[in-house]
Amino acid sequence: MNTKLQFGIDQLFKQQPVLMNRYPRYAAAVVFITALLLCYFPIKYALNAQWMLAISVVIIISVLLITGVRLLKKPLNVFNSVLIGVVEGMMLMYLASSSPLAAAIWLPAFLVALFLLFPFKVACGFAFFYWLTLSTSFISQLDFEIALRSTLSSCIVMMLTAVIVKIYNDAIGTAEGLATTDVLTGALNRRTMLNVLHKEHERVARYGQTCCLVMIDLDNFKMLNDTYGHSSGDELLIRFVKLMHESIRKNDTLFRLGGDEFMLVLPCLQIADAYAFVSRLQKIVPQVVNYKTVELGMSFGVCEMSESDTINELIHNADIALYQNKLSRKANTQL
Ligand SMILES: Nc1nc2c(ncn2[C@@H]2O[C@H](COP(=O)(O)OP(=O)(O)OP(=O)(O)O)[C@@H](O)[C@H]2O)c(=O)[nH]1
Repeated sequence: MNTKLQFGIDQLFKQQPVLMNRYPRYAAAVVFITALLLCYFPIKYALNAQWMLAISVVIIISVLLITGVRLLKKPLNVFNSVLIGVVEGMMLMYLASSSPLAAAIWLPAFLVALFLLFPFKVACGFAFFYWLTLSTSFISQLDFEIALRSTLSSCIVMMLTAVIVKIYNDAIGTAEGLATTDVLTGALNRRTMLNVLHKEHERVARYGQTCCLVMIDLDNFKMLNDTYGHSSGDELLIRFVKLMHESIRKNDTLFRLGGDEFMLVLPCLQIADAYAFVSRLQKIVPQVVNYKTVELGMSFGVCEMSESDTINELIHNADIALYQNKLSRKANTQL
């Protein structure tokens, strides 16, 4: 698949918490109960020799059972979610052409399921498409009043679900932002760094790739705070983070460890390249991040991730390298 398209899909699915993937056990329970409720229909259709209808409901039940089992094992990936949505939707459309009343009864539940299964924008698109198509089919086949009532009630269900899911997504997004990000600078926090480092460590161990850690400490920050006040210090921290974000690559990550200490994680970079990159940054920082007479300096320590080191050892190695860099800069009276 086109990598840009793949990236876009990944981002779309990453951005929004999908209810099913957050509470897979509850979702699985709902899916199993729905499958159980539907079991009545194939028997009824088979007894009336409506074989195609019976088969289509059996397919719906099978898809639901597979979904339930998958949910109990692990969250659904993009492909499975789309597959389930499309198969269920097509079956419901078939049902609408042969037994519109049954389809009208199940439409609200299907619309709700779409919001459980997909990220918000995708769910809105899918839900609106199915609602419009099926409603048109009901109006042409059912008694006008029944069709209108069914169409309107499905519409209300769809809109209410959209509102509830939007509120839920926003609340989760805010909570996640607070839990993972430093409020002042917008850089990711130490907790998130530990998660990222564990993942990087696994990647390095499995694929033999490289990853460098750069610990950064701003110079004489206390003096700046004492001379010009805490708010000036805050402003410089924000400008420093902005500069860093402008300078690093897309897959590099900056974390604020606390106070004036930061960590850069640079995947797929050799230590010599990481060193050269941060040395360049070190020269740029005082030119860009300054306040009145104070030009902010930064000291840094680089270390390369290795399979044998634990995460704590890696952080410790970066800390030692930083300490040495700070000492040598102080000795050279740059500070
Ligand atoms: N403005 C501001 N200051 C902070 C914040 N967090 C910590 N600090 C201050 O940052 C300073 C960091 O102190 P140090 O790292 O010990 O001091 P330093 O002057 O940078 O010393 P060297 O690293 O040896 O150059 C302390 O004075 C903290 O109070 C913050 O969010 N905003």
